[in-house]
Amino acid sequence: MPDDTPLHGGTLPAPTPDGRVRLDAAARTALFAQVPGEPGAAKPDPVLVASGITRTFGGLKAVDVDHLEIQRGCITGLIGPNGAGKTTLFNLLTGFDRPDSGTWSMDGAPLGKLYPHQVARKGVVRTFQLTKALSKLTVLDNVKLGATGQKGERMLATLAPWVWRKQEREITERAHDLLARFKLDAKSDDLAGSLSGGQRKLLEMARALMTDPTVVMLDEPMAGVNPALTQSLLGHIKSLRDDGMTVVFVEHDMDVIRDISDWVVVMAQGSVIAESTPDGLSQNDAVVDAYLGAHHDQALEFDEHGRPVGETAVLAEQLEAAEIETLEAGGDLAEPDIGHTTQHQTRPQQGRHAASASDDESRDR
Ligand SMILES: Nc1ncnc2c1ncn2[C@@H]1O[C@H](COP(=O)(O)OP(=O)(O)OP(=O)(O)O)[C@@H](O)[C@H]1O
Repeated sequence: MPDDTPLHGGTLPAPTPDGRVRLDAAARTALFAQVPGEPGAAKPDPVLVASGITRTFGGLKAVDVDHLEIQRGCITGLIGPNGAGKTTLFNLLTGFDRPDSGTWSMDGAPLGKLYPHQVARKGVVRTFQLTKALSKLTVLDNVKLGATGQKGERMLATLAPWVWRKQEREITERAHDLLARFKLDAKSDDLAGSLSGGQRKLLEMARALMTDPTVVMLDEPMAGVNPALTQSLLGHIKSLRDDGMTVVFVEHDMDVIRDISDWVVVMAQGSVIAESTPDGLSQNDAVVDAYLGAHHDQALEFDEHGRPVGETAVLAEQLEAAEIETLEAGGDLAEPDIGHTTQHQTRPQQGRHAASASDDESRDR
């Protein structure tokens, strides 16, 4: 664990053993004041470091990131036009897809070749553009699913039921605490299908926090959220940072980006084309050319209640059907069938339970 890091006008506190650090607004401003606004810029205390990551679909290079560092204890906004590669990069960093090349690590520990649940256990979790709430399960059960992949869970249930029961009790308690944090406790016994779009986003965040993560990656957390709930959702995202977690989030709305980001990474055509403080974005020519000046459509469509409509509704249904099939077959939602599918969360996945590996075991590509 690094000691306190010298920082312009003071020192950057050393992280806790779980990789978290609480920084006030002044510390975050001072911290980024010394970071050059250029792609691949080194950060004073990066928690995630990625290098040479490429992912090609057919002839299309969806991701081609030379170098990226994510500063600990801060909110990094990831922006870019539709198709820039933001979601694919999230998928790669969290083990839901495999790159053609590249390495990335959290606090020096390599994360490549790991399954999503192994990446989560290392401290990096993510949410999805289209929420993955299972509508026919209760809100509480959905949150408890975030703990799937607990070490030795299935073996414990068979061989040592008393140990398993204790773990189950702890999981339930933690799920209740998280539901209270996100003000969903009154709904814990309701079916997840009855929640609004914004509540589903909160549910997904609660589920992601079940593993007590260091880094939380949120893919378009505001998509489909009723404007009335936007401020409260933003407050919840800031509260993750206030607890010392590192947040990376994809967002299209520049007002949201300016409101909560400490640092912004801009992608276009698979690459990081700029990095900047939120205030510096409009002065960055590359950003203006590639993003702010470019016309782009929202990829997903929602009604005024935050429910997916049109093509988005069809995709959401297919995604849920595939997940129910996975669960019914005894599979783990955190284990994608890498190698058989190219995981992209807006495309329904089939038979992801087919993948298997022993706990904490890396696998070959
Ligand atoms: N599984 C896949 N199979 C084929 N092409 C894919 C797949 N996943 C992503 N792509 C393509 O890779 C490119 C990057 O897509 P990606 O979804 O990562 O972009 P994005 O920046 O997240 O876009 P958006 O803002 O619309 O969500 C796009 O051209 C997309 O069509």
